[in-house]
Amino acid sequence: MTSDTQNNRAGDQGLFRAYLREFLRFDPPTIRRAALLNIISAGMEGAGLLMLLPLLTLAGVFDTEDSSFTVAHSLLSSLKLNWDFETALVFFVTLIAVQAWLMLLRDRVCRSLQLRFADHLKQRLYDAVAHSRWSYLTGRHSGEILNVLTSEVQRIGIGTYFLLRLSTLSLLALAYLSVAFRMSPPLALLALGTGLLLWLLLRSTDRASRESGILLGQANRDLLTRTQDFLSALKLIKIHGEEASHICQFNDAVTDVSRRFIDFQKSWTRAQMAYRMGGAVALAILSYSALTLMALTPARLLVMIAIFARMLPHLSEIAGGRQQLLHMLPAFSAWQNLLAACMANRDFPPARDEPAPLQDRIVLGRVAFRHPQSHLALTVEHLAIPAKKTTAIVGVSGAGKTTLLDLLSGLLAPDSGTIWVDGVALAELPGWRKSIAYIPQETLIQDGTLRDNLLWGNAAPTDNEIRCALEQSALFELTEKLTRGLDTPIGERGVKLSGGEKQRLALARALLRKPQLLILDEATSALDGDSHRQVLDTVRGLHGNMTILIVSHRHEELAGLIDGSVQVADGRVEPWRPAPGHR
Ligand SMILES: Nc1ncnc2c1ncn2[C@@H]1O[C@H](COP(=O)(O)OP(=O)(O)OP(=O)(O)O)[C@@H](O)[C@H]1O
Repeated sequence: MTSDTQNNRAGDQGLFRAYLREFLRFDPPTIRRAALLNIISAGMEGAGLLMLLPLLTLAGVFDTEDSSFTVAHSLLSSLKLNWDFETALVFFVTLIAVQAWLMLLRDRVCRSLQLRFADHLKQRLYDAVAHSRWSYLTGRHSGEILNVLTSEVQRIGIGTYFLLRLSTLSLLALAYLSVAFRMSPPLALLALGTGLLLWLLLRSTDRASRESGILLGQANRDLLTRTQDFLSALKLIKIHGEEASHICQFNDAVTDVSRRFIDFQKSWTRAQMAYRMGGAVALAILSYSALTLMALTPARLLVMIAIFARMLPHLSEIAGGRQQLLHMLPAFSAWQNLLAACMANRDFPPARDEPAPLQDRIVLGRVAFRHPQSHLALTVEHLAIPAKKTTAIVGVSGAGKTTLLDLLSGLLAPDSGTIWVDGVALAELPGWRKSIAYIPQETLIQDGTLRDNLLWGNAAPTDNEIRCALEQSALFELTEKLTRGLDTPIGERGVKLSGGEKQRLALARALLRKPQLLILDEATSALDGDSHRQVLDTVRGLHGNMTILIVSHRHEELAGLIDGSVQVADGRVEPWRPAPGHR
């Protein structure tokens, strides 16, 4: 065995143990119930086989005093029934009906376990992603996260189905083997040895299963990231007439996923075929040995053949299930790695319900921050932003303005230095983000109605508050003109609204939060003169009610609106300066 193979096996075993731990911790009472149902149904299957002979004897098919059957005989006799052929048949049907009912219960419990476990993995990861640091999340493609949350977790769910199936099949095989041992220990040992030999021979498929699991994960990720990029750039793709090349790339990605899947199916069906063929040969050898070398009675031989004929398909299913588990382990590894990375990059504690007030000022002292792999380091020696004033953040493109805003909002944590809000360090202020409303250049509009968008992120505002926010953001007239008013659908990403309407909707939503700090990051850059002025008029109307930070390239239009400004140049942040005419 090469050291590579040994390492892979050790890796698989470690991964499998981690997966099993995760599964066993998930819902121990239901897992125990599934295990109990499994054990009882396997026990009944064994009992059914053990009673086959006495029943046939009682029915007059055989005449045997074989000691192996005395247990079953005495059990049947203790039922104090008048055993004839008809009673034997009724007994058999009842036994199978009870067993079928138990299997139904077991399958329901197992299916529900499988689905709920997959949901649990999704929810854990979603929670971890939601609480990860922004700086970490910006380094990952959302398609990659989506792939783990959907395809990979689905594959883990399928693997879990096979795990549960494997435990059922293993218990059944154990039940068959124990009956076989009772009939003929040497023959049972021979069967066990043949099964182990087959299993060892077919272990060579392990590597193929694992590798095809890895490749399928990569192909799925590629498909999802491409699809996401395509959908987000759809407008541009259509304007540039690039549909054909994107269709081609998509088709390649889809074909790649299918090919990976078919590759695994091929190796799986090949192994299944080898097992069945090996099983048939084993059955022939066993029957031959039983008849010639071990001189088994016809009664025993019949039971042994019945046992092996039922056990061999189970063995091939066990081997197939094992392959499916190996194929699934890379998906679990992807889930585990993403979860671990998110946990290692855990954000501040989640925001509490109460927003933090801002009455005096925000101060940054000796703050330094650098994005991973970025050439630019943001440095702030000392900056004090007064509360309830409107401040412009100015600087050329790439100077670091958005980075400064992200530090102020707590989205990014400084590498060194401290940010204080009214004298409290930001890291000690979990309610801070509840106090902020942020409007970026590319505002986020949800698919749904105007009302849905206004309510998004806001706890049940009153009709009066909604009307007030709409008036403040110059959107009230528009909603009055619409026949369905606030219940008008605005399409995915607000495609049925103009750019100006979208920004004003974002502004109204921001105002409903009643923020202490309102941040407008190039929120008006893409707007025409009128829309731009309307938004600025709203900001003017808010002056003195809250602290406002505004980044805009149209500095001249900010005159008369701002109380002061902060210059950012090449990552260096200058102190706050009052605007001409202000103190
Ligand atoms: N997530 C990120 N990862 C790595 N580098 C980043 C990231 N975000 C920004 N940067 C880098 O930091 C620098 C400052 O970016 P920032 O967005 O703060 O500039 P800006 O002044 O807001 O620019 P603009 O006016 O063009 O929006 C950029 O040069 C960019 O390369």
